[in-house]
Amino acid sequence: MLLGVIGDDFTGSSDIANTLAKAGMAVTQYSGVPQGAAAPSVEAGIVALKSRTVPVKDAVRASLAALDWLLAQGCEQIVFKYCSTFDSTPQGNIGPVAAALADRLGASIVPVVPSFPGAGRTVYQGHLFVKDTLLSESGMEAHPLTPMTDPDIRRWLALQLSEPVGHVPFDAVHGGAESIRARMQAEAKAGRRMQVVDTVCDADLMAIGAACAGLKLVTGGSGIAMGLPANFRERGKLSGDGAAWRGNAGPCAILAGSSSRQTRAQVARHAASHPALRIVAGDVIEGRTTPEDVTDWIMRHADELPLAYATADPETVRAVQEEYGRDRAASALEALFAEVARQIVARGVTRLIAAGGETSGAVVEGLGIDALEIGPEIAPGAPALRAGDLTLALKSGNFGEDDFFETAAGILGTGEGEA
Ligand SMILES: Nc1ncnc2c1ncn2[C@@H]1O[C@H](COP(=O)(O)OP(=O)(O)OP(=O)(O)O)[C@@H](O)[C@H]1O
Ligand SMILES: O=C(O)[C@@H](O)C(=O)CO
Repeated sequence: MLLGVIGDDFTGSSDIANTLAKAGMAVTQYSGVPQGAAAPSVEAGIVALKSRTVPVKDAVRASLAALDWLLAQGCEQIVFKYCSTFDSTPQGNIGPVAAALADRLGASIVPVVPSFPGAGRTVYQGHLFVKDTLLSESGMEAHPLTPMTDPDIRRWLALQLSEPVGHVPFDAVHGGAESIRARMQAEAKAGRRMQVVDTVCDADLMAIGAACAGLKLVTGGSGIAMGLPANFRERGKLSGDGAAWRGNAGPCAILAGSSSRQTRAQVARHAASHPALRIVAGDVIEGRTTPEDVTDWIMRHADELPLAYATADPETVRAVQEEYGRDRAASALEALFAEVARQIVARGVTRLIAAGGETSGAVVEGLGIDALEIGPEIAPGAPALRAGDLTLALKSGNFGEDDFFETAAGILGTGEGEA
């Protein structure tokens, strides 16, 4: 294994797996830290954690355990993958995890590159934009778990750290790999190893990737992975073998636990022409809606692409959180989706689509999936996946076009992405 990735959630991990697979690496995504050794053919291994919103010390502990495993597999470079909208709170977890990894690796330069221009996320003058709006006006300011109320990533990251945060500004990035490298070294010399890097387009990511050759630790969204495989290819280290991937016939179901803006649009679109079951959070918490209820409903509609969703508007989510507490609401919904996933797969569902990072993490854990093969891309950041006899799509809350669910169901069935 050449490149090791530590992903802070499941959909984010399949996002970067997709980028690395597209760039020609042999990629496997693991659910948590594997017990044994990786297959020798794996060039990029992704350890998908569920560490984005757990307490800081748990996130650090899990990330260091992932690091130890990846280093034991021979990884030369580590990527810490977090969300392209930098999902975190003022306490963490991005800063403390990055600092712990950097300490363990002895990294003196730690690029911080959340940008993912393909999904509309760019960073300019240290500020993160989602398309043409600042992060803090993009809808992310109302995120149920990690409301992003400040678009200045330098300032947000500094709240999470007890060390200064540096910046590699756009003029340095525009100058290409050498100029980026020079600025990174200057920042490090000034005592700033954590360095937010401006990035407005994919060409910037390729230059940043080249500048990161040989660095022990790189952090960011999946965009940072675009330029990294070339460093290994140049040294003749990649096999170039693409993995074969096939789709599944059989019933397909959709579980949406995300209330992000794009998932809301996808749920509305899908529900207009397919069976859709609205799951009310309070009913789940108080035991009025059980996994068996949802499973029975899905299986009754198994041939019609049924959707079961907890997706709600921000006011509804806020009211539920005020009444029951944020964590109680989240864990009740996640436990429900995990159990429903287990039951519907046991009853014959062969294609499963999950919307939301936490939700997908719960689903994968509920199904006891250890490793995922990466298939064709469904949408930027969302590949088709296979685990044993099941094909899956795990979608980040804000990813995918409005018709994502139908598109995903098609690709999970045929095994072929769009040309
Ligand atoms: N109707 C609701 N009431 C209360 N909480 C909700 C409701 N719908 C979703 N949530 C909570 O919001 C959180 C959404 O997390 P999840 O990661 O699945 O989606 P997301 O944040 O939109 O996706 P991503 O992390 O990929 O951006 C979950 O913890 C879920 O339990
Ligand atoms: O980086 C992204 O935007 C996604 O992979 C993700 O992690 C969203 O939760």
